[in-house]
Amino acid sequence: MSDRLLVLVRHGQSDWNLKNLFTGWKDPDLTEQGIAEAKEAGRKLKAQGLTFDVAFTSDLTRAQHTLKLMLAEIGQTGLPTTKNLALNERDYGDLSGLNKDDARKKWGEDQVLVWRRSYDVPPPGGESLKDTLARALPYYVQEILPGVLRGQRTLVAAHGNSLRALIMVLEKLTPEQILKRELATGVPVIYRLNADSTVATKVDLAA
Ligand SMILES: O=C(O)[C@H](O)COP(=O)(O)O
Repeated sequence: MSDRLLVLVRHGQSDWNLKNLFTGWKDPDLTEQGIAEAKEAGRKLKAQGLTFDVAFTSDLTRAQHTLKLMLAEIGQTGLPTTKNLALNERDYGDLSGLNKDDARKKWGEDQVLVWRRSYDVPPPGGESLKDTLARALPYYVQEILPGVLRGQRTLVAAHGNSLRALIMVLEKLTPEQILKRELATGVPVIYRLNADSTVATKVDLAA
């Protein structure tokens, strides 16, 4: 039986995560802590005995750097890797570069939570999770999933909200459920899929 392995990892802490700034399509690199988180993610995958046939990442440095560091830990630096902006973070529009606490003071906790975690309310000038899903899901279905179903062990390094969008579909979450779903930096989530592309098993390597 083929191993329909799909591992999703949010990038390690970025410079703007540390500064508590909305990032979106801006392109800060990892902090020292983010580098350590990415290496730790690679070590955890290695400890699980996992190796990969292909990798996917976004068009943004923090995800690419995370992938590179994980692959070095696993001993697979030459792994075929595809980069595509379909996996980029949600575009935070006019919020990009603003401090998240300042935004809460200006617009209120509830409004900022709706912009950050709701399914279909976009931040000003940016993408809702629904918009992010509308570009990430076709990419997943056309470029990532067929390989997974053929038994290509697949590693994806991307972003909090592009991965939340995919997780919403994989785990069949409702808009109410996705509101509460957080994704920690540098924590691999290991899925094994059934032949019909539904999730057979999920293991979250947190802690
Ligand atoms: O783009 C960002 O600011 C972060 O990567 C994700 O931010 P969030 O947790 O506020 O959605």
